[in-house]
Parts: sequence; structure tokens; C-alpha cells
Amino acid sequence: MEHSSSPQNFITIYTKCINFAAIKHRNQRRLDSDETPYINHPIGVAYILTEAGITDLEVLQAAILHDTVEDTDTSFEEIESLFGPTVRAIVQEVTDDKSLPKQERKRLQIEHASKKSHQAKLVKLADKIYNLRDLQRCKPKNWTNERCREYFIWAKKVCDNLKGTNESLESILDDIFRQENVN
Ligand SMILES: Nc1nc2c(ncn2[C@@H]2O[C@H](COP(=O)(O)OP(=O)(O)O)[C@@H](OP(=O)(O)OP(=O)(O)O)[C@H]2O)c(=O)[nH]1
Ligand SMILES: [Mn+2]
Repeated sequence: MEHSSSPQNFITIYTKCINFAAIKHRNQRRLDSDETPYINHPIGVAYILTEAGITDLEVLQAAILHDTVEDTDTSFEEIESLFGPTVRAIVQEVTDDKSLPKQERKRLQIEHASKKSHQAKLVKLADKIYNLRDLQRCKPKNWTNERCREYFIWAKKVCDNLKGTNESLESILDDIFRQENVN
């Protein structure tokens, strides 16, 4: 999408994304016992990226929008018409096909990670950092210790195939996996 890089436009475009995602996720909660509003997750994913020095607006937009199609009634067409073809493409790359069995979806994340675009890899790395930190903070309702452990082990396999994308994000992940003795 054509946009100037002036701070005014950047903030206007970014805020439009946050507002859209907040409306779409408004009835959703995280799985923690506090039932944290779901929107905390996409905002936190974008924040992880800005803290790592990433200023690519399309990446930050896609981070905010990354779970709208997977987890709400949002369509890719809607994303494209509001935010343009590049943001749509990144969101599409990080969206799991929920019609597939879970095991297959998880396997495909490992298999496809290395083939993603640079922009999509950044969103995937930050998504994993957020979710792994969240698991370190507290166990989701109904998750056993074993399920948490399996998530760490699976996430490591996905992240191994995203290597060479961003040093800062990858060093955060290295620390998390080291803390959890996943190797
Ligand atoms: N750690 C944690 N995760 C929570 C919580 N609430 C919701 N989630 C979401 O749960 C997903 C991970 O749970 P799984 O059982 O492995 O996956 P599934 O939802 O796709 O079946 C993540 O989806 P995702 O963001 O699409 O990422 P991905 O894991 O599928 O890559 C994560 O955002 C929570 O309180 N803690
Ligand atoms: Mn996510």
C-alpha cells in the first residue's frame, strides 16, 4: 500500500490495525486463569518486534493482525482491502489452516518455517517468544505440565527452522530454551 513514512501516517496506519484487531478479538480471552483479553497477545507480539529494533510498518501491522483470520471471522480479503496486499500476504503466511488436524498443523509449521518470507519469519519468531514467555509466566487452564513441555519442544523445532532471520529475537529464544533445558 502506498504510504509516506511520516510519523503521522505511520501512527495512523498502525492505530487502524490495533483498533481493527481489538474489535475482532473483543470477545476472546487468553487461556490463563485470569482470562487476560486476547488482544494483549497481538499487541505484545508487535511490541517484542519494536523492542528488537524492527521498524518495518508492514511487519508491525501483520503482527497486530496475525491471529485475526485464524481465530476470528476475519477474511484475507478484508485484511487486503483495509491494509493492502503485502500485509495480507504476511498474515496469510502465518495463519494455520484450522481445517487440518492439529498434529498436521503443528508438523507443517516445522516443515514450512524455513520457506517463509523474511517479514513472516519475524512475526513467527515474536509470536513464539510471546507464547513461550506466557507459558513461563503461568500454565494455561487445562494444560498439563507435559503439554507445556511438549509446546516448548515443538516451538524449538519451529524456531530452529527460522534461524538467520534476526539476532536479537533469536538470542531471546536461545535464552528461553536454555532456561527450560530444551535442546
Ligand atoms: N502460552 C499460552 N498460549 C495461549 C494462551 N491463550 C491462548 N494461547 C494460544 O494457544 C496457542 C497454542 O496452543 P496449542 O494448543 O499449541 O495450539 P492451537 O490453539 O493451535 O490448537 C497459541 O496460538 P498461536 O498464537 O496461533 O501460536 P502457535 O502456538 O499456534 O504458533 C497461543 O497464542 C495462554 O494463556 N498461554
Ligand atoms: Mn499468535
